[in-house]
Amino acid sequence: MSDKPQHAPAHDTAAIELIDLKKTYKASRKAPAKTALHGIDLTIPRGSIFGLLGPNGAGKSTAINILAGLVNKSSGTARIMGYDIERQTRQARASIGIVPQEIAMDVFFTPYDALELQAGYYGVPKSERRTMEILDALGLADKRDAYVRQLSGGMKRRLLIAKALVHNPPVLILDEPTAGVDIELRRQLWDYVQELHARGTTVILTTHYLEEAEALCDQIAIIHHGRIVANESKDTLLSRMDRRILVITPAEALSAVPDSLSDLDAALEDGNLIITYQKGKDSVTGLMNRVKDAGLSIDDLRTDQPDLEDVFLQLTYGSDGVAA
Ligand SMILES: Nc1ncnc2c1ncn2[C@@H]1O[C@H](COP(=O)(O)OP(=O)(O)OP(=O)(O)O)[C@@H](O)[C@H]1O
Repeated sequence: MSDKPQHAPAHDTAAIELIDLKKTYKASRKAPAKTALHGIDLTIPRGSIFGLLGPNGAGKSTAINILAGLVNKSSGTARIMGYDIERQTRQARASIGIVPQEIAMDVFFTPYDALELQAGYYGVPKSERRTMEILDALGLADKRDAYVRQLSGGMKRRLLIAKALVHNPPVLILDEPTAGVDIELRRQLWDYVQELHARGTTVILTTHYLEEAEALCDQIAIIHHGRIVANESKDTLLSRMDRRILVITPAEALSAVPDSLSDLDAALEDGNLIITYQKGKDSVTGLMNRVKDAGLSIDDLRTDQPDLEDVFLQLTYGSDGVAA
């Protein structure tokens, strides 16, 4: 079979293409059959830092494990850099590096040996190996000969990233890269992810930290109950949220929201009047006038922008705050 990708329009520009991808885990004695992916379509452009978000059990790991060749899809198509994971398995596998969530490593190897072994597994010729360069980039050069069991949790996590990079894959998937790591290490990992991206690697990350997706990702897909419920640029996603919050500190202490403002979505919190409004429907000036008309003078005021967390909750939770 040809090494060249089969023809389809997105191939030249897509790092990952999932077309009507379905996965149903078979029933076992303990559990009924479970459809984790209900035929998802997703194109991840080359050169992006892409966030795959979703609540627990949404299907993120299933999608990643299918790409990694750890889980068999039930139907549909998955391509990595244009290579079909089923028909061009070798090329597809060579195009992707996956940093798993779990730190499960052979503790008797040194970081240097672990990388050399991994390079051997991928068939990287000795002359093309970049073992020291990678260890250096991840701040592990001085630990090259330490036993893995002597490394700190953060160092082990960096070693996992290093292992995923030995074959120089154009696509890197990081599954919850900073879960449970301290802030300093998180920043270091973010810097390194950005550096890899700047060098041309397509980076895909799953994360529970919406702040992480907001800081790093240029495009975001949200998966919920095995379906893609959003897939757009971070900016578009954020601008879709038309809910705004106006926080007013009145000059005089209030004991209740004035009756004349009862038609607004207003509440009193720590002496501040919190008004939630719809951008486009209400204006800050209009609301300030309403507040003044209610006989209040305004001491201070600020508006809060929605963040990714608001968008996420809106898309994955019902308006009553219960998981949809
Ligand atoms: N091997 C399996 N056998 C049966 N069901 C499974 C299996 N793996 C996952 N599932 C189910 O498939 C659904 C999707 O799980 P998946 O692990 O893909 O979600 P996730 O989005 O990665 O969640 P998390 O953020 O918790 O890792 C869940 O309902 C899960 O219980």
